[in-house]
Amino acid sequence: MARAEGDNGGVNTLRIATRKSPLALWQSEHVADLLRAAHPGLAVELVPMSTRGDEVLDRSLAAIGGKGLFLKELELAMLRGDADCAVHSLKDVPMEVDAPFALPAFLARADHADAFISNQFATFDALPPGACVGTSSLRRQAQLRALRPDLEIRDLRGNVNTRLAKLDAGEYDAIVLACAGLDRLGLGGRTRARLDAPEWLPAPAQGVIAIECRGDDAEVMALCRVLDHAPTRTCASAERALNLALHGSCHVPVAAFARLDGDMLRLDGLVGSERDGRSVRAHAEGPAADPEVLGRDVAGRLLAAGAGEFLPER
Ligand SMILES: NCc1[nH]cc(CCC(=O)O)c1CC(=O)O
Repeated sequence: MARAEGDNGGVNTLRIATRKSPLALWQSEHVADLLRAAHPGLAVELVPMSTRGDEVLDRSLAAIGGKGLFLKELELAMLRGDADCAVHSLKDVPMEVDAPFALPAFLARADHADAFISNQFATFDALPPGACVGTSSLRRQAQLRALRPDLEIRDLRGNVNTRLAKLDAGEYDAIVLACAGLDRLGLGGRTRARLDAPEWLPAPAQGVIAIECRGDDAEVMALCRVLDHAPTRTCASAERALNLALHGSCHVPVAAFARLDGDMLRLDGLVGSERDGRSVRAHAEGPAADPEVLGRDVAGRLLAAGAGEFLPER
């Protein structure tokens, strides 16, 4: 925390490191507003910075080192003392954050679903044979291939606005994005169809915003923890445990979605082949008190169903 001595004994300012994309800035502003509301008198500032994941757009994320790239610079800023915490889309956060970092808050989940977006077509079913769909997500590609092996899938990277602009320029017949990102940017009207569970599964923790800070910074941990939403943490923990048990990374198409029903949790998982349209699915229910156990249970069921063949050698 930055402490500036003031008349009343000191003013505290919490500095949030954030990427500069419109979605990242929206999410960080949202967290800043929630923190100000939860802690009257607390000043909250954004520290926008660009990360390697944002700068390298010509190669696939997997090729340049995976999703952790979006976090590294923000973590370094916290280690240098230039920021107190960072805000992320939890689906972009590796399954294990390195010490000394911790994730004190998972915000209440927004829409978990993916969105089908097109200017001419209302659903996947309406696409003519051989139509071109844009997505660089291996998870979306795997589910798309299983659904419609005839479609042509082409890479599509960049931030949400860039991807929509490429669709509008006629480079694709349709694209797939997260509903949550569109909604946050006021672009929910672009969603033609929600692709929902259990038929179509999201990325583990899709739609969840997380705060990261140094686990040894008790003051910041306590300030952030008030934004933690227990039901969201339960669901996201099951989904992330499944992904971790499968050595999930963006090199492997893994999807997972957990839903709470009273004291019980239902978890659906999918692992797809990177090469062809094959995929395996599994689901199970378990006590909501043990989300990680359920995540490992469903991961085991996926392996028993043959998912090991799609995973990289260990
Ligand atoms: N991969 C980028 C990313 N990370 C988080 C979101 C959306 C917001 C969320 O899932 O919380 C997006 C955009 C997208 O997948 O369309």
